[in-house]
Amino acid sequence: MSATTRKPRPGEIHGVHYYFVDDAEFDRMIEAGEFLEWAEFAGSRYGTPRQPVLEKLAAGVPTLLEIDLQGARQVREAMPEALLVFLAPPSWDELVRRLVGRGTEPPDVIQRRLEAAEAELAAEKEFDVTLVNTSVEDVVRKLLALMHVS
Ligand SMILES: Nc1nc2c(ncn2[C@@H]2O[C@H](COP(=O)(O)OP(=O)(O)O)[C@@H](O)[C@H]2O)c(=O)[nH]1
Ligand SMILES: Nc1ncnc2c1ncn2[C@@H]1O[C@H](COP(=O)(O)OP(=O)(O)O)[C@@H](O)[C@H]1O
Repeated sequence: MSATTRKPRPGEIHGVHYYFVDDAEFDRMIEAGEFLEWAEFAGSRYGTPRQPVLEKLAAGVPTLLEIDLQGARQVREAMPEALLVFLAPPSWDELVRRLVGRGTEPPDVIQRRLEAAEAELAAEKEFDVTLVNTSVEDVVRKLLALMHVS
């Protein structure tokens, strides 16, 4: 599970959806070398704690990180054997519709997320595989197949 400095959305729970931390705690985790990777995305910081990932991999457990482009680049450096999967929207209009439709971000954050999405779409070719996010069930099935979990 990732740590983030983003504020929880309604219904999001500390320790379930994210470890919601403040800037000082995130700084401490960076200093202590606790992150496998971390990045700033649309005004908040997000990072993957290293230890739980290493423990899972050592135990042979298929391990999925849901991270942004900057994080994917760091993982590629640190773990060249990782499979990088690009989760693409069915279309630009559908991406905008979903993000705006969620109704959880103010306009300035929506703007920053759309700019990030544009940059990420331009980097799709860096990834090993692309999955188009049509239906959740469909994309989850394909993702589990890539992870050799059925
Ligand atoms: N590098 C990195 N990116 C992350 C991490 N956790 C989440 N993200 C990415 O940060 C972005 C925003 O995540 P979030 O605020 O939860 O928004 P949501 O994915 O739209 O619900 C998405 O692109 C996530 O994939 C992490 O631990 N590291
Ligand atoms: N396959 C899908 N079908 C319909 N809505 C989706 C699908 N995937 C994501 N969404 C919705 O789109 C919005 C943004 O999706 P999310 O995965 O959080 O995007 P991102 O991580 O790029 O910000 C959310 O409200 C989410 O529920």
